[in-house]
Amino acid sequence: MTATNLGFPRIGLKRELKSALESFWAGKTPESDLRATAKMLRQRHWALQRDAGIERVPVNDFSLYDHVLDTACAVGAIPDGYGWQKGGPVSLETYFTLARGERGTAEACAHGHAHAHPAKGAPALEMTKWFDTNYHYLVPILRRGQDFAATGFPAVEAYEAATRAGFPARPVLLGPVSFLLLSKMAEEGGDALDLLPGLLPVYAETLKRLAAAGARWVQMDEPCLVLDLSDKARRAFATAYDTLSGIAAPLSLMLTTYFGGLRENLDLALALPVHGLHLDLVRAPEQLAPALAKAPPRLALSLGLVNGRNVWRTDLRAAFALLREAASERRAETLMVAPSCSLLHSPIDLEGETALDPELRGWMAFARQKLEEVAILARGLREGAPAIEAALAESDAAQESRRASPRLNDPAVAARLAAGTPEDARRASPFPARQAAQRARLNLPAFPTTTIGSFPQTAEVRAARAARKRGETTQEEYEAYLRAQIEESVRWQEEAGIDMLVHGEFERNDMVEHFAEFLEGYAFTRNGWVQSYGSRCVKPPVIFGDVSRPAPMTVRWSAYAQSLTALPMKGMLTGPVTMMQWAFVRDDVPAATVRRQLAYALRDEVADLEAAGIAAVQIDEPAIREGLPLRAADRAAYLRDAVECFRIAASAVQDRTQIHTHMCYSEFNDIIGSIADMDADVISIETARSRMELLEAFAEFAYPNEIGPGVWDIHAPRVPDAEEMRNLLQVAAQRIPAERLWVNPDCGLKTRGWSEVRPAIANMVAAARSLRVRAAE
Ligand SMILES: Nc1nc2c(c(=O)[nH]1)N[C@@H](CNc1ccc(C(=O)N[C@@H](CCC(=O)N[C@@H](CCC(=O)N[C@@H](CCC(=O)O)C(=O)O)C(=O)O)C(=O)O)cc1)CN2
Ligand code: MET
Ligand SMILES: [Zn+2]
Repeated sequence: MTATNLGFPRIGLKRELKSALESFWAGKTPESDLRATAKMLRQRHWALQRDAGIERVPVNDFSLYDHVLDTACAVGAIPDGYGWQKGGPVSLETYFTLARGERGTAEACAHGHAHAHPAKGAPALEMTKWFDTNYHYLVPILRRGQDFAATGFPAVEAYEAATRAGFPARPVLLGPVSFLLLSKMAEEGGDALDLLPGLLPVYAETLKRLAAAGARWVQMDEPCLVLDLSDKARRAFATAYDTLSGIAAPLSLMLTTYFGGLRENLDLALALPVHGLHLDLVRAPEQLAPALAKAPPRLALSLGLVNGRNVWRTDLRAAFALLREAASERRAETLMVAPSCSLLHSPIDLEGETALDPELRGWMAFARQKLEEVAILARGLREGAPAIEAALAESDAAQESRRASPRLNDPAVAARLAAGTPEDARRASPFPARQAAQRARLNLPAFPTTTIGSFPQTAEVRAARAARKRGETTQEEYEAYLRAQIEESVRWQEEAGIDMLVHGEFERNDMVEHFAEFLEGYAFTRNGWVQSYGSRCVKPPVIFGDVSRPAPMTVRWSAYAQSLTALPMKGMLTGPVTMMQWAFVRDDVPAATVRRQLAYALRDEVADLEAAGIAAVQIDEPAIREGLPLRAADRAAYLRDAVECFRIAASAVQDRTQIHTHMCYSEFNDIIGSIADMDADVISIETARSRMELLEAFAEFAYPNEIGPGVWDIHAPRVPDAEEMRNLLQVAAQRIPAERLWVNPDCGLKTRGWSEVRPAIANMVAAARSLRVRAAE
């Protein structure tokens, strides 16, 4: 019976990795400093895990940018054009070029970090969401006939480093089948699974070296086992583990699944000749019984009993009951306790959260506390329940305090939801009538230009907010600064020739956290940073109770911005689906209830914006796709409810008020019907990098409302010229009737610098104008 962990956050309690990366990228510090910080963090985190009671710490879970990219580099899956010499090691330059694209001359971005403007050059690999999390991984690009060869053995190095430092360790590898399933083929119609035979020898060699170095267990992450699998994928699992399992005796493989239940893949997993299986018993507790009934007696079972995705304390008595159920049917030596998934998605330590209300704090656990819970459970099984009775009683008390707390429930919120009717989710008129009313009111040109909301969050803007937070400036001073920023941005937009303006979101720390700060039912952490991608982090707010909006949130800033101009000013909100998806959400009521509470809170904000004279309101829902259940069977119910919540937020307004929505990072092909059901008057989407590919889905579906396909890929530091954007718009116009097209970037501009935004927006307006001229001819 061992206490184990599947992975630890890399960024550091004070985001030390972020600082080290950004300083290295800016050319301010050498590679050796970055490596030293990485080493320090690894050592610190191993010690922290050991001190929490973890008996074998995970190694090779650390990454300088992303673990999927690390895997691609380790197996030599590197496309041409990134400066890698076949057979050689992968330089840091190649690695970061794959992650961030080729950099030319350094130039300051919004944060004041170096960025560059290569006119052309190797683009960054595509980034996409890691399952249903807000973490992004880099998508490896593989070719037909691709060969693989180890470029090094980072897992072996990490194992040796941990061993030298005195930490018993378990190396983590992203398993070969999930690696292939998460990759993309360069050629259309190619299937990455065909490359398995060439990939397995690299894994075999790695395992042999790990065994030689003394490793006894290797954690093989195969999260794709919780997805709907094709027969071919199922066969790939069989081939892979038939090949790998005996290769390096006495090495044992822990097949690790998470983010859901195995369901019909349980038999497949149990038939693989591995030595252990990790189950996510937080997302899928119901899989314990069948797993116990079917697992061969010698198979080790790793029970993921502590939630790696949320911040609530584990109900240790309930978890211990599950563990005892397992122990009653199996020998304790075959059992391990672990978090449900890697703790990558958890904040690091609750200890420093001294500003958090003590009652709320008593209900919570971050990575370090979660590992202590794992250790307690393991100890209970080893030494018997009395040995951990004090901890169980403390856990009971925390659970009871939370259950009984009057702060969770607001009768007015319950009453509001109960009084809701289907009418709440319906606009007064169908789209054509609304479109006519909006056109009459807004009087926009053809191909109207707009942006997605945020302008650069410069070092100066962040410093002004930080100074206010530390109490070094007054609220009046901070607001005067914001007003000046808004005024400057309005004047600039007018001069640039933008048709529908935004205020720029200068007052927002984050599009989710900012709104949460105005809403009841939320709490905030000081250091609860979670990696989103590379050096970028988010601090998800915690929804602990019923959500309501005591007062307007954005009306003052939007009305102020509108007062500066005769052009229409678009109000800017984050929608209910995204507000929930990007928060840590209470687990004592159904998620759908929380989402609906958010929908009504936002509905009131939309109505107040309309009353303040705002003619267009954008309700961002970039997380709608990410929240899609991993299994097709669960999707329809989610989509129905998510769409309804968006519509509740959007539908309180008159026909003449234009509702926009925005989505990025989205694949829509499988959910286009639901996107259409949202019935936003205008939707802006990310399409630049894929050269409008996404619009095919809209065209095929005959999507009826207005669309702004992004013409500027804002995730790269490159400034496209007017010609390029005009070409993209012409591609768009072949798929969508021109009179329904808007012109805008892919997403908000908060991560870009003004030196990129100014020329790119000028080019965008020029592209729109040139099409107007053509249309008029
Ligand atoms: N929640 C969320 N998820 C999202 C997105 C998003 O915008 N929000 N966008 C997509 C892409 N993901 C992204 C995630 C993070 C960032 C990002 O820029 N994050 C910032 C932090 C944003 C933030 O909370 N900023 C705060 C705190 C800033 C800060 O670091 N302050 C310093 C002090 C700064 C100073 O003195 O100058 C400190 O606290 O130490 C603020 O502006 O107020 C970062 O990593 O740098 C961008 C995109 C998908 N998921
Ligand atoms: C991740 S979607 C971002 C939308 C938001 N309105 C912005 O412009 O930043
Ligand atoms: Zn976006």
